[in-house]
Amino acid sequence: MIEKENTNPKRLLDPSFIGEDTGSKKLRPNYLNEFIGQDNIKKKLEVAIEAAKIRKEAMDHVVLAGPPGLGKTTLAYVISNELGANLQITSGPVIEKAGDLAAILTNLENGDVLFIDEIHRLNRTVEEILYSAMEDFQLDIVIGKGPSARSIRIDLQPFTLVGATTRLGLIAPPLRSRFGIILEVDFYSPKDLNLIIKRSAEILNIKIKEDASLILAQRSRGTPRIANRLLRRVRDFVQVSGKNVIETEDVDNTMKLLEMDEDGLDKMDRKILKTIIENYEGGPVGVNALASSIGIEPDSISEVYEPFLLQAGFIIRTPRGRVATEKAYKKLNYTPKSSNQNISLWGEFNE
Ligand SMILES: Nc1ncnc2c1ncn2[C@@H]1O[C@H](COP(=O)(O)OP(=O)(O)OP(=O)(O)O)[C@@H](O)[C@H]1O
Ligand SMILES: [Mg+2]
Repeated sequence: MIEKENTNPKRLLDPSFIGEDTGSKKLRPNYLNEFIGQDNIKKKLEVAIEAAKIRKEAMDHVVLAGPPGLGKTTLAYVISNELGANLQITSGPVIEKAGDLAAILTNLENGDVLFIDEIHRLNRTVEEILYSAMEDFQLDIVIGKGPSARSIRIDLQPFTLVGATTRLGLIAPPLRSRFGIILEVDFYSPKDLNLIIKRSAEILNIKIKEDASLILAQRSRGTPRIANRLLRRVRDFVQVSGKNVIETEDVDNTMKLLEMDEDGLDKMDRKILKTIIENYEGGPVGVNALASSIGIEPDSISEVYEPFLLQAGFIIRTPRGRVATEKAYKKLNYTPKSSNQNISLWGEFNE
């Protein structure tokens, strides 16, 4: 029987669940100098923004790619704030018809930033409208049907498209090639997360000891959204017990309550690793088989859980599927598979 457990998208550690973020807009950095980490991205943006300002032109189109909760939407706000431009926000699945996008584009003013979240989920006919809009700031629309159909061209105001995606590989090449700047947002180091937590604590008006903040940072799966969410949970915990400073034991107790371990893995992460090890002898296992064994959607494995498990070295991806690493075996107290595991993987790559 397929076990349906913990599939609630509101899972505390699910970096793709943003419900709680909406109430804490104040934690979101507004300008580049408040945005912590991702130095490479900041440098590239700084140059692009400066150049656009000097030329008094719209900035190059940007695509921001990376796992949920790492700051893509935040960067879209930062870009528009730095440019002093209006920001229009929409998302791929919301734009159903070409006409919907045409309406959005014709309403843009000179220099506006248009943010399309989940841009890999635009449908084909809508996407094609974007090509000439991005390239020449022109809209080619066909009016009417059959022999009387005619194509008209509408000039648009120069604008900057900022697209965000959790799946860069799913953006079709013609669209991808029209972005001047492709930025891949990466997981944050504990050091950067520590700074983010301290900044958020200050905004939330709670004190946190340095060692407590560091532990929290280590358990936040490299993800600011999770760091902020955990901080708020620990804050609840501390304030309920009548204190006003977060100490390491408060972090520990909260983590225990949330069934999170010292690597930031929760029940679902451990279940994924356990399933690979127990049901598939450590893998390789395809994402669909794995998802159905666990009873969750394949997409939530590949978009929500897997990126961190890969980054933290608990699984690796091979052409034939996911493989649990020695680190995963040790974590769950299984005896690691023989050391020729790696050798057989190379075999697969060469096939
Ligand atoms: N570099 C950063 N410095 C400080 N806080 C950050 C940073 N990046 C993200 N955050 C915080 O993390 C939260 C989540 O970021 P954001 O909503 O931008 O993620 P996202 O990449 O758009 O996620 P999704 O793919 O789910 O849309 C923000 O509300 C913000 O408070
Ligand atoms: Mg977002």
